[in-house]
Amino acid sequence: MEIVKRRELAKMVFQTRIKSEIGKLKVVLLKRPGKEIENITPATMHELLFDDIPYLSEAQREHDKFAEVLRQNKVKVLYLDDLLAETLKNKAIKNTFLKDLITCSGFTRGATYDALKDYLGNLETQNMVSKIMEGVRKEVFGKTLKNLRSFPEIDNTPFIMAPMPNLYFTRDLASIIGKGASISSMTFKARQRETLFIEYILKSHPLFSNQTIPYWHRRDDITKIEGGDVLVLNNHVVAVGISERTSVEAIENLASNLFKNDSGYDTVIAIKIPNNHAMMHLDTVFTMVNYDQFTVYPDIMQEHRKMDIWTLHPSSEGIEYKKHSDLQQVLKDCLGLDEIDLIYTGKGDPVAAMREQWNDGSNTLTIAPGEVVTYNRNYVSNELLREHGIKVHEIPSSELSRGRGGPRCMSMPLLRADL
Ligand SMILES: NC(=O)NCCC[C@H](N)C(=O)O
Repeated sequence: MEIVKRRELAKMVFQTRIKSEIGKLKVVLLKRPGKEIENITPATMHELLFDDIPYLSEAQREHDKFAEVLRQNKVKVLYLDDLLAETLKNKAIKNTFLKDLITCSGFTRGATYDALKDYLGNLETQNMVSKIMEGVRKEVFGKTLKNLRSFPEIDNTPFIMAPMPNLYFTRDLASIIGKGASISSMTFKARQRETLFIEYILKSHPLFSNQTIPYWHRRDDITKIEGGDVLVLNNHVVAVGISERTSVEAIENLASNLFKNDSGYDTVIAIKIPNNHAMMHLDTVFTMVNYDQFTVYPDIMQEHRKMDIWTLHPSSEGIEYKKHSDLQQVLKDCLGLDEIDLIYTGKGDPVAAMREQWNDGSNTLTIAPGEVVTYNRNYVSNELLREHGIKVHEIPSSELSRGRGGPRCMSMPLLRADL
């Protein structure tokens, strides 16, 4: 794993800046799968939002290949756990962080709170970060911790603090929009603590030094929004999924924050998608791969390729809403283009489409206009992307895909070249 050297970091201080989904990717945030993956059990996998248990060493090999492909394409790869550990080197910040984390884990005070604070606070910082991510077992406290939860009749799970196996899907923690950020308010308990990490990094890591404008902050708004639902199409248009994880109220609140904060964003396209685990975010069924080209999973469309879509614009009364049903037409109008090329997952074969969407065949990470990273297992959709002129870098995917996310989900772009 690459450790970013301090001196190198100092030279790199930049303002986060994402003005499209496709501009040349310069800096990205990843999380290499760690021991947290091995702390998924058959009993907990569904509440932890997994459908299977990945084989860790193979998942790491695949993830390292992903990072290598990015580096070969001149992308600076940063790691979430390294940045968090660097942020927490400051003792006061570490102390506040631990209070927040333990509270978010459900312990507001008392013996368990004290024991966790003491145990984690006494670990070396990088080790503490790993322990927090992988979960803390009850056994580390032996018989010293007296609380009701220690009785097996109340709770027979081995963990006092649950693991966070979804961390390798860094996309969902926040979305950089223009020069600002939307720090997600996650729907499921399994993922709610993850956003604390990015909150602390953006606020206090020397690389970012609190420069990122908060268009959304997990502490200020309880409506639900996740990064996988947010697509920054250009310097004034954002698409957001109405999904299992992002509510219409959150979309309205985000739109009004963008419109009133001089963000440059004047259009939000709200796209309704089905509510199920394989399609939990907009980017599992729709991604932008070039100025005028998008991947789409055909089953999100109704008869005659109709969909439920709304555009939101600022108006003197607040927000103006318009209802639409034709995705292609909405994209043409909002992006000012004459043609839009929709590239359908599975190349017209309904079985290949379902199979490949399940393994994130629609979920591409665009690293430059017309150039994407995808999972190798989705060979039908990859072939179609190539037929449409897209340059495709394939990465191995037998274990990573078991978490139900692909290359876009596994990456949080922090800096892209403007178009
Ligand atoms: N953007 C994404 O679609 N991320 C994939 C998240 C998968 C994870 N197991 C979850 O259910 O949250």
